[in-house]
Amino acid sequence: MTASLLRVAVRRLAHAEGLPLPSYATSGAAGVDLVAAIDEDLVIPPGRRILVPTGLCLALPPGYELQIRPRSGLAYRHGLFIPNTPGTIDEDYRGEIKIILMNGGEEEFRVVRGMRIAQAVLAPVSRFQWEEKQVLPETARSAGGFGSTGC
Ligand SMILES: O=c1ccn([C@H]2C[C@H](O)[C@@H](COP(=O)(O)OP(=O)(O)OP(=O)(O)O)O2)c(=O)[nH]1
Ligand SMILES: [Mg+2]
Repeated sequence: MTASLLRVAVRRLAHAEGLPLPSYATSGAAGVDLVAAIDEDLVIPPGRRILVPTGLCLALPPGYELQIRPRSGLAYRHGLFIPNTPGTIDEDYRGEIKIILMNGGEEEFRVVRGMRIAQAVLAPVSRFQWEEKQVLPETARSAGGFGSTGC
């Protein structure tokens, strides 16, 4: 059914040569797995973060963003997370996609070339314009929040 899929223009930078383009791991996967386009291993000490290049530049379809999300296996097994998740790749961004990886585990974590470090989900964007008012429509919740309905 690839004929019905949206097409995303991708440019592979030199350091991504030989690496696979991000792909869906299963037929129903929501995200494609992004791999580290590094020549030498990168080590993340506990509590530290690094920027991992993917070697990919994109042109997203109009009206879409790409969300960068962590992989649960890495989060569970190694405490690895992405502090800006979901990372936002703007439709008009043409630079290299990079992933902020943070080590929240107790051991150092080694990133090797080709490792699947994150996943990317294509999502439609709803843009809006402000309509400024003096009074807003009333609701039962009103200004209640932050646990106002109980635990
Ligand atoms: O995990 C990420 C998040 C963002 N970006 C790139 C694509 C995105 O379009 C651009 C800007 O991201 P964002 O708007 O989140 O960052 P900012 O701090 O607001 O930077 P800017 O002022 O450039 O918008 O950086 C990445 O490569 N990886
Ligand atoms: Mg921004």
